[in-house]
Amino acid sequence: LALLWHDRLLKAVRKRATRGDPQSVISAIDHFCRHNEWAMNVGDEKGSILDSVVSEVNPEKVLELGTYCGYSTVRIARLLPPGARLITLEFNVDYAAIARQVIAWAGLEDKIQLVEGASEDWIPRMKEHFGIETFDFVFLDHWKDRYLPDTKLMEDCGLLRKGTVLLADNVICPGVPDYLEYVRNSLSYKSCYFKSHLEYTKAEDGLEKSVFLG
Ligand SMILES: C[C@H](C[C@H]1O[C@@H](n2cnc3c(N)ncnc32)[C@H](O)[C@@H]1O)NC(=O)c1cc(-c2ccc(F)cc2)cc(O)c1O
Ligand SMILES: [Mg+2]
Repeated sequence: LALLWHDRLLKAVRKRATRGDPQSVISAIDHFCRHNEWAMNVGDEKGSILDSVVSEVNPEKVLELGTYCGYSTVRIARLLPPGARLITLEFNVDYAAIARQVIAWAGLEDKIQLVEGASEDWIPRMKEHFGIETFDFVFLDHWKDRYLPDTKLMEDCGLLRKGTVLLADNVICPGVPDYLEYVRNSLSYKSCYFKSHLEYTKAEDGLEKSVFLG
């Protein structure tokens, strides 16, 4: 059933969005999720906070944990300067297949590398497999109990540099208490909270922005 639903999402994108126009893909997904069927995309409200942080950082090297249908992948990639690269990890093959088509419709394939696999398996391989030394910006939006272990793993793999910005979705709903406690109390991070709402609802949620201090 989930696959059928995602096919309907893709049809809505193809019907409403203009190929090669990322903004129209974003609007089509938001319209579908608000008026047809809710989905766990970061959404338009938190999405505009994501946009402002990405624009401020203007990153060359981006990592996204949890692609899902590719909505935030497109939101981020559309703002990247020429030559910048986004690597996004998704371990659910069905979601990855949907995301590839959403990314293609937006015309952003050449900025995005979608890797099918688990973050814990791929984070240690970023250097040797992708030639990435450090990331400038990381968007955390995968299983909420993976935010903290994967952040520690990125530290241990030397993938964070002085000034790297981590932006975490869902810090209130579903919530990531252990991650929040860590980034807010660690001397290695400067953290701040952007209050918002759970995508397409009135429930509170928010994004936590944490700058790695090295
Ligand atoms: C976790 C999901 C997002 C995706 O992440 C992939 N994934 C996972 N762990 C890994 C990994 N370790 N490596 C690679 N990919 C990985 C998965 O397959 C999903 O496609 N996101 C959520 O569950 C999520 C849930 C809600 C939500 C809020 C209120 C409710 F009542 C119900 C749901 C809101 C959100 O905004 C979310 O983001
Ligand atoms: Mg999320």
